[in-house]
Amino acid sequence: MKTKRKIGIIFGKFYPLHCGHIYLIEKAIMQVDELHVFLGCEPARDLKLFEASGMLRQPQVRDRFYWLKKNFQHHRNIHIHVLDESGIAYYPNGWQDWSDRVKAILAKHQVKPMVIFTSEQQDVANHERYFNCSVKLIDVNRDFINISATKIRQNPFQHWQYISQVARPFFVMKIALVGKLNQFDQLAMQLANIFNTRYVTNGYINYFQNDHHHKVSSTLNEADYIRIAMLQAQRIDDAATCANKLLFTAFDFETLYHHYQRSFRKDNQILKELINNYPFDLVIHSHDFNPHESQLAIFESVIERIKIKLE
Ligand SMILES: NC(=O)c1ccc[n+]([C@@H]2O[C@H](COP(=O)([O-])OP(=O)(O)OC[C@H]3O[C@@H](n4cnc5c(N)ncnc54)[C@H](O)[C@@H]3O)[C@@H](O)[C@H]2O)c1
Repeated sequence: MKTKRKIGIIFGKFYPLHCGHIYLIEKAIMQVDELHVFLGCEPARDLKLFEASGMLRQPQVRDRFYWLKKNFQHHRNIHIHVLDESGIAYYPNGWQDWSDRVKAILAKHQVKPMVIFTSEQQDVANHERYFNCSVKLIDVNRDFINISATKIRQNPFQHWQYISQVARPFFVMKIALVGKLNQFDQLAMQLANIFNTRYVTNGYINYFQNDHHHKVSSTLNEADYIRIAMLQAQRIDDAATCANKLLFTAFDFETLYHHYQRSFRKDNQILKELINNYPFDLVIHSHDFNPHESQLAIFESVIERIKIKLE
């Protein structure tokens, strides 16, 4: 057993990871040699929390694990463990079973904790009782970073500044304006400007203009389609890392796939996967509008739709 090193533990759902959690963990690691962070998950409870939330999609355990891993990658002495809480009575009822499950993980890693860090005063007595170690309270009143994951789940956009940088791309609302190429491309750019965020260039147009000057749309082969899609996926990922709540583009994978099917009269698994893996939260088609509608009317109507989504 590793007994000499001072070992601390922290529990949480990190649903999602926010600056208050980060403060707790960064402050804890200053006081120990090694910190073990337990990511508590329970599928039915987590789904229920999602259903009651204002989040557009449900963060999975792998997302929450990744946020913790990535956020603390510069600390070699922080270890993240997934704690499956299935079958245990929900907090605050299952302390015996729950602490046994934690202890099993600690034993597997030959870890003997000396201190538990938390901001939950009401848990101190049970932590001391079930883990037989000291408890350090950090910012019980949450004066320094006044946020909770519950508040963020209710409305991620309202509390954007508290969501961890690494978790933000997950919450970015992706908006595609699809249709008359140049008109909607211009609109996507204008909207990104207004909402102070990122625009992702239309990968289809871009392919001819920048990536492959010699190509014209009629000479695209199957590999070109895959390349366009992959380049677009990469650009979306890059833009999402620094987008401010929203991300605009005039391109969606669904439309590219329809073009592909029309040209080659078959399915394509890669394009299908990209459609599933890059869902847009709002897709606005030019055919949603009356062809005689003015540019200004379309502009105003799109802004209204986005405002509703942001509320
Ligand atoms: N079944 C049981 O008996 C039992 C008992 C205890 C704990 N648990 C589990 O432990 C986990 C605890 O999750 P949670 O909801 O407390 O996690 P959480 O993700 O909301 O918070 C994680 C930690 O960060 C702290 N924190 C949150 N906001 C903060 C802020 N603004 N500033 C500073 N610190 C802040 C919390 O006090 C907590 O210590 C859950 O998975 C729960 O099921 C279960």
